[in-house]
Amino acid sequence: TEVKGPANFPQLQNDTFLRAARGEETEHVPVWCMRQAGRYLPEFRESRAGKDFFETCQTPAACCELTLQPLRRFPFDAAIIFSDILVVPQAMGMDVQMVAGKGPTFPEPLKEPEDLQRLRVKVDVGKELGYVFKAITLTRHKIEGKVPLIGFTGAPWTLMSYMIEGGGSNTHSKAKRWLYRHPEASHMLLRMLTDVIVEYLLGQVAAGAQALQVFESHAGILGPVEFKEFALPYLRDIARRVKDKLKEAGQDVPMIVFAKDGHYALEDLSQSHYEVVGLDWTIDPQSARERTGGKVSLQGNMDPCALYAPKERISDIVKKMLEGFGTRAYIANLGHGLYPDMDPESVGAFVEAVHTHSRQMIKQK
Ligand SMILES: Cc1c2[nH]c(c1CCC(=O)O)Cc1[nH]c(c(CCC(=O)O)c1C)Cc1[nH]c(c(CCC(=O)O)c1C)Cc1[nH]c(c(C)c1CCC(=O)O)C2
Repeated sequence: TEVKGPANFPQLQNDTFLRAARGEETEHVPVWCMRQAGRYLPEFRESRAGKDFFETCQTPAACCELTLQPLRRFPFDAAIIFSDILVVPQAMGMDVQMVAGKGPTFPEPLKEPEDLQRLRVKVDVGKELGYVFKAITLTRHKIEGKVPLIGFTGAPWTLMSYMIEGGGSNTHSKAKRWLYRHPEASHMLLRMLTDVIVEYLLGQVAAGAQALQVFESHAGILGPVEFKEFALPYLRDIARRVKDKLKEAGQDVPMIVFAKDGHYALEDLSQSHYEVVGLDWTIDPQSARERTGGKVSLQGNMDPCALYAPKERISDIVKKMLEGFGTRAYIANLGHGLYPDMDPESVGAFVEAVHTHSRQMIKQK
């Protein structure tokens, strides 16, 4: 079979997500869900059954199929490539396994600054992560222009915390110990990650990604002071460098920053060269608008657990959320990813409520 390259992609038919990211008028508020390709879908569980998680990530055809599955069920306005943030530490030379019932696990996490020597000095991103680029190119063709395809990465601090903790953690005390005890080694690691991430994101755009989301999932474990020193500068550096390079090539790809539980940093995040700031559910929509002063588009932020409510209730919650954010410069989403026990029908109700209510609100303007 013919393998198509990253050119001559099908014409985009639904650009509401991209227009909303740029703050332009739309006919309805665009909507997608974090983890929309996930275990809440029976067809996802069937495709993934008996297969190693990271092997699946390394198989472009499987990534493509998993990315497309939610689009067959729901009229989402964007797709996000199936992959994982932990492919970046793997590319830097670390072993990461997905252990059932436990989540991602590093058999040999970084313990002391000397361990940085175990990481590849110069990462050949095209070689180590070329499988992600192939998955993006294939998916962008197979999506047939229905909706834009989002690429993504973990942010430096979030990846650093995984590389030191070796997996999930409540306190993240091993990783935070580095910040307080080894600040210079911490900055060195964060810089190394930033360099790889910049190349990785540019590679994703070259492969066909039409927007980029940076996941700072562990922002909430830091306070404002530590965030300003160890997270924000790198988030800004990533956006600045990616945008400068894209500009040289005459390209313009909206970027989203999602700092989970980083409400204390909202003002700073809205002035960090990202077009869109993603929000978790702990921030009230109206105050998020006020605090970001119309500088950026906002994305979020319904509590994923609201999907456990009956359909009519979901519709009411969505309506309030839309009234809080307004319909302009807004992308509806959940405040974090979908959980495996969620009912696909509730996800459908969420998407429909966003489209129906927002169409009505926009017409009445
Ligand atoms: C922290 C993080 C990870 N991975 C990711 C983050 C950032 C977002 C967040 O804050 O949740 C990002 C991610 N991971 C996955 C996607 C795919 C795209 C999508 O959102 O649909 C995305 C965007 C697939 C996945 N990544 C994972 C799954 C589920 C496991 C599977 O399919 O076997 C999926 C669909 C595994 C994963 N990978 C990771 C965790 C914590 C887990 C869950 C482990 C568990 O619950 O057992 C690390």
